[in-house]
Amino acid sequence: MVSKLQPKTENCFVSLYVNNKRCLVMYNREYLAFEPELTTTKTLLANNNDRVTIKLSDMMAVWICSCRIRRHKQRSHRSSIPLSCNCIENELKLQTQSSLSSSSITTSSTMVTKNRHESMINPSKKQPPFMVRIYYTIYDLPSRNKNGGFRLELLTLSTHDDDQHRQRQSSSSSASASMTIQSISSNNNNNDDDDDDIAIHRETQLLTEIAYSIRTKLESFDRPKRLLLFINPYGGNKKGIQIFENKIKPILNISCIRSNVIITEHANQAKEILLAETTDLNDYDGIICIGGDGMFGEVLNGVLIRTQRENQINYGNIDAMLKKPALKLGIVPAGSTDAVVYATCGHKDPIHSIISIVLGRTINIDVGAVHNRDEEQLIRYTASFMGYGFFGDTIRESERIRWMGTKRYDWAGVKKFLKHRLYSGEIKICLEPNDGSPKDYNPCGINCSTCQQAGIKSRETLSADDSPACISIRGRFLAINSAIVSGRCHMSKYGMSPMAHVGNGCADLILVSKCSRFQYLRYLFSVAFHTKSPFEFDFIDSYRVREFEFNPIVEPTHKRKGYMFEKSIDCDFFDTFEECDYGYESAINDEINIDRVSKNSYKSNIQRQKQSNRKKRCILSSSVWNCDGEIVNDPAIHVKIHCQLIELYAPGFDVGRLLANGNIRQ
Ligand SMILES: Nc1ncnc2c1ncn2[C@@H]1O[C@H](COP(=O)(O)OP(=O)(O)OP(=O)(O)O)[C@@H](O)[C@H]1O
Repeated sequence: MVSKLQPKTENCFVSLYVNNKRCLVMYNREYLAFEPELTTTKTLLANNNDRVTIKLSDMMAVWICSCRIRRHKQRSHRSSIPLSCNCIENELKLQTQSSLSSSSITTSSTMVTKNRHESMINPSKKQPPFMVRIYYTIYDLPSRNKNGGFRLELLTLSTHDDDQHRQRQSSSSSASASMTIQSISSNNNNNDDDDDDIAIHRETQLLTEIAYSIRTKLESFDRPKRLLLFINPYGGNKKGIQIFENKIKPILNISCIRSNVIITEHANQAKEILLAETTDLNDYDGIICIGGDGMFGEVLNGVLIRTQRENQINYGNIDAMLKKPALKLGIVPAGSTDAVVYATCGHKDPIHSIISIVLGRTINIDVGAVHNRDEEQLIRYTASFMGYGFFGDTIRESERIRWMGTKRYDWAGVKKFLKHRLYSGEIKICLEPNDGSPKDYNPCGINCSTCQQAGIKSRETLSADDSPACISIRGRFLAINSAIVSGRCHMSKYGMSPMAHVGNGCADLILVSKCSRFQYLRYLFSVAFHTKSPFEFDFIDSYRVREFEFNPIVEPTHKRKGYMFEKSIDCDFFDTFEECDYGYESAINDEINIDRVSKNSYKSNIQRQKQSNRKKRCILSSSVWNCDGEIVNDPAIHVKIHCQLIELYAPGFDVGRLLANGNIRQ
């Protein structure tokens, strides 16, 4: 019987004892090896004589294995032989929930015990075959006692089909298993070295009891039990469904997480479903999207708006205190840019993301509320990047050529780079000295102290010292970029603002003013390859802001509503507003002087210039905002950052790994 079972606290290493001997641990070797604590584990695994210990909190699930062991005379012999085992059997039920979507699948898993040589599970003939095969790799060590003690070191379990398994085996033996079980057998009570060994337990009941105990402990952790999943089948390389079937579903099943899967049929469907009153979200612990930043934006907006409505909060008002949703969100990357995943996980790997979800690892991230400047209306919520000018024009162009796939961004970017268009505008920002600057060397990573302090502060009342200073900047800009997260992605080594924090309650605002094409190219290179710090150029200004407002400067006779300049000078943004043109003298020299001029003289001034200079007329038009890869047509906006408004399933950015890739320039 189980004499001592000690999965102590969440932070302790797993030490399970049967008759005072450790007997069984299980974890995801391939992917958890990315975690810093387990880097050494990977090394240990290479050495047959070493033991592997892992944190209980790193365990995804417990499976039961009972084994017949074949002894090998040869020392340190390795073989791959199938053994009888107990395994998880999955039940898949097809449920059509017309209220949600026509393609809604519910999966559930139950643990059963069966003795088989190899277990293949094909839950339903109607479903595409989902197989779980179990493979064992045995490291047979020399027996150390007369009674023929033996030790079973490693059992590898693969959730892939035969071909995939063989491919993985041949490509890299260390990466052959997606799951690893260590089971130590052989007992030699007379041998002092054998402290960690145990007697082999063939009795299923005993192992069931052990597994049950571990599972009970794991269930007490704050991990999701039921998830709502949205898949965008058209995001990125259109591999959303494939990623779900091949990588996500098996891990959800292993971890006994029930999921409701909705494959979207059109843009905005996820948001509509989340906002529909008929959709009951109470059953879920979290909402996961399989897609890119745009798809995550849909889910984010749906969940946030729903939460505010349920709590009768007037979210149209920019100053409203927003309520944090109870539901946690998660992203499995299947888009083109996936900037939020890069910033919160460190890389773009669907399996790594789903493991964070399964283990219930979360971080709190900031959200920007984008409001219409004139009408006090919410336009949308954003969690990563906003860009006006160059990036606004690029996204507008790229949407027209979506058929080009992910290459569309490169093509549109080159086109807009050659145009090299300047846009006039006035930006009003709030600066708080304690927030620091985007230029400060302070990378945001796992357990980031800056974000932790900001989280505590945002819950407390702000003191008088915290009241921000507000300034106004007018000029002509090639681009105005706002980064809530660093913006790191496959196109940019460290992102637009490498030191941006995911939860400091601020956005990094980067203003690119007038410069030559060559200079701008150098700047874009520095963002993409980090050849030098992107903030070193004299035409770049950067600010860390909690709030900002932008008004384009366009001709007052412009037909479209809300873009007339006289509205923007009648500003009510902050009472304590200081006007400031610093750093922009050269840029505003040929700018129309609009300060405190009468409406008529301003009009005639503009018209004079319009007739005399065609180029200037171009300057006086406006761009659009690129908001998380989506177009916001209204250029006059007000953005407020809400500190840590969302709890996201993610492990946090491993700064150590980032620094190992090369220095981030200050
Ligand atoms: N079934 C669908 N058909 C067409 N569009 C969809 C569908 N489902 C979602 N969308 C929309 O597709 C847009 C882009 O999706 P997504 O963000 O997943 O991919 P992406 O744009 O390639 O990646 P990224 O945003 O990371 O660059 C989203 O704005 C979303 O609203």
